[in-house]
Parts: sequence; C-alpha cells; structure tokens
Amino acid sequence: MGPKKKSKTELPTKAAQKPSTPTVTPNWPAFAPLIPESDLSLQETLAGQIVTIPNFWTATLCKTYVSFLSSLPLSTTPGKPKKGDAVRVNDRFQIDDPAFAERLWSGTALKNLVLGNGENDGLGLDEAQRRKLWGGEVIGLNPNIRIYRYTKGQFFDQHYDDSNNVTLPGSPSVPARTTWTLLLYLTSPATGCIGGETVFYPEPETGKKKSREPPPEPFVVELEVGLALLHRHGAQCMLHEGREVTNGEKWVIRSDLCVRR
Ligand SMILES: O=C(O)CCC(=O)C(=O)O
Ligand SMILES: [Fe+2]
Repeated sequence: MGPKKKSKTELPTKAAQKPSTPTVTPNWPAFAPLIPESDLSLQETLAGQIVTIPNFWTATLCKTYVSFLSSLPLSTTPGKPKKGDAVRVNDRFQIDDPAFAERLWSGTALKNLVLGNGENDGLGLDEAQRRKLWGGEVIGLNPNIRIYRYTKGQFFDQHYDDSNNVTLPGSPSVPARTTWTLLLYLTSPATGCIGGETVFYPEPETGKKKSREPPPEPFVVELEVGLALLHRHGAQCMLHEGREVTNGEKWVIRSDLCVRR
C-alpha cells in the first residue's frame, strides 16, 4: 500500500505555493453551539485507515462558518497543475494559524477523543494501540489550515496526501510530523450540495501472484454536515479523490493530526 513513484500527490503546502499566504489571521467565529463531548465518539469506518466523528460540529455552527468563510479571499486553484501534482479544481484559502489549529484541537472534542481521555472514545484502545493507530504521540493539529469551496463542476482528482514535518509553536516549539488528514465537512445534500463525496480506493491484496480476486470496491464517504473525517496519510495513504460537485456548494476545513517527531 502507499504512494507509488509515479503517483500524483497533493500540491505542495505553504512556502512553495503562490500566491503567498495572508498574514492577517481571520476573526474566526466561536465554536458554538457544540454537542457535548460525552455524546460524541470515534467510529473506525475502515480499519486502520478512516475514522469519523459524526456531529463533530453542529449544523448551526457549520452554517455560521459557511457564511463567515464566504467572506474570505478564496483563490481558484489552477486547472492545469505542474507535472506530478493532482488536478484539483476548487477555491481555497490557506493560512498558518496555530491559534485556530489549537482551538480546533482543544476547544472541541477532538483532542480528548483522539487521546482517549474521555470515558469512552468509541474505539476502546489501549495506549499502545492508540499510538499505533495515529502513528505516534498526537500533540495537536497542523497550523496550516486550508479551506476548500467546490462549486458545480469542481473536484479534487485522485491523489495521495503527503506526511509533512511541521513545527508546533510554543516555548519551546515542538518538532512534529503529520500522520492523518482531517477533513471537516460543513455541507451535504441537506444543504443542497450534490456530489462531492470523498472516495477512497483500497489497494488490492499484494503478495499473491496475479490474484483472481476482483479489485476491492471503492470506499465512498458521503458528505454529512459537521462530520469530521480522519484518514491515514503519508506512506500508508490510500488513493482518494473529492468527486465532482454537481449542484450547490461543498465546503471543507482541512488540517492534519501531528505527532511528536
Ligand atoms: O475535498 C475532499 O473531499 C478531499 C480533499 C483532499 O483529498 C485533500 O485535501 O487532500
Ligand atoms: Fe487528499
């Protein structure tokens, strides 16, 4: 499993990208209302690969964010990427905002669910299993926050997400590495968004000579307002795509889980 030499990867983040990231951080709305942590849990929707948190954000909060995010200066990604980059057609806003990443981590149920701090994280893992699942000791979210808007006809072609080295600020700052992608869906068919599902392509079993088995079925994650989706990335990332939106708008907030390096 994992990225092959010739596979497309997502576009490089941060410094390598033009136009330059904005320096003024947005005045992000408060995270309210939220469902109490005790009513949320992690669901392992694809073993070792995809974990979701339904109702991570309420529909009201998602609506507040869609209106707020609509006021940000989004830029349309080029339809023709450089060689090796995935074709990705959407409107996006990207910012390094450690304070927002920290809020999204600690100011929601995410931290306690991922670290298994609550009474019930839903997965019932012990410490060693948890480290194995997340790829180390999770210490926060990637400060590199990406906002995507897909309108009719827009999509994110098949690709793998890279693991990146990042530094989490603090005194002292902490060297970290991203291990899982976080996608927070703000829209769904309930808000008029048709299409736009995130589709994962599990690898066929390896090792056997010319398997007669049919290739595994694609794993389709339907959009759901307020659903947080985590998927493993880096060397064990599954090939995936954001299907074309055929009506309405799809809005997503993206960050990544970071482990100590
Ligand atoms: O928008 C989606 O459904 C997928 C986004 C994605 O694959 C990414 O951000 O790397
Ligand atoms: Fe991706």
